[in-house]
Amino acid sequence: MIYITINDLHFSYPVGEEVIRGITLSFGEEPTAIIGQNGAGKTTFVKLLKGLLQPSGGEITVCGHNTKNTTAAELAKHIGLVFQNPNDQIFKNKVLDEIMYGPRNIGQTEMEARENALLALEWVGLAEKADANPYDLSLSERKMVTIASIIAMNTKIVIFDEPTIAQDYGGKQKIKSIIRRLQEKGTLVLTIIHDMDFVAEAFERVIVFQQGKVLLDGHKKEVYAKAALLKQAYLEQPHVTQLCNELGWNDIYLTVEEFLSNPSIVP
Ligand SMILES: Nc1ncnc2c1ncn2[C@@H]1O[C@H](COP(=O)(O)OP(=O)(O)OP(=O)(O)O)[C@@H](O)[C@H]1O
Repeated sequence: MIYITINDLHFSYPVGEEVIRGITLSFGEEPTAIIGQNGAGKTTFVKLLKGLLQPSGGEITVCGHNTKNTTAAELAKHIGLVFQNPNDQIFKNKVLDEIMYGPRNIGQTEMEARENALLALEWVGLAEKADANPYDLSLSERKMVTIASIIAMNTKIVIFDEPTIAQDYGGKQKIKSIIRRLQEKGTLVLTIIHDMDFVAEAFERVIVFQQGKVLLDGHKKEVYAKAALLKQAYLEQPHVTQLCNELGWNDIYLTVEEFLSNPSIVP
């Protein structure tokens, strides 16, 4: 099933050069990471998907809706965005109210919204904090609150902007399992991210943006094999892959688990 189609997308801010310069892509259910150096156009791209910006040229269709003829409020029923900084997203003074706000806004009844919010709180491991003030929580927990508020909306598409920032190992593992659960539910998960190790562990498809264009697009194994092109885009391979290169291995290994599966490694 295809959730998003993008045809020859162009975008310019009122001042400055074109930022998105002819992108054609489609997205099914495969968890997908969008990577690229600062200023490559990633945030602008997801704002276009969310209908927060309108294309200067080309078309975007999200769950059958052309973003040109659809309000951002209508698109919010299909596509949720977890902001990079939770402080930009949170505005209620009680966790449960914060998480119920999005679901209520897209038409869920009070009861549905409460049920979905409580379930989402369990997903993110904050079931005990429903009555807390979000600003009494740690930054990492506040990020989980913002993730829960998008999960509770039950949209077909969830976009994360830098989900692993301010997360320790435990937080990253939790986010990984949330991504997996969303995928199992048939949700398309897209992320903008600079953490290559996390991409290697949690995503399947990787798209590399460079100066508003798609430089690479494919399975993570294919994309991370292209060391020279990644370097050209000022990106690194995952650390394990770099180590394998240094060891002179020919195969591409992306994660510690894959590394340890190599028969030449004796634990
Ligand atoms: N509101 C704006 N007005 C004008 N130019 C902008 C605006 N927002 C972003 N830009 C410019 O658009 C280009 C792409 O920015 P964008 O934030 O989409 O890139 P990015 O890949 O998300 O970068 P980062 O990894 O730093 O978040 C940059 O040159 C940026 O300076």
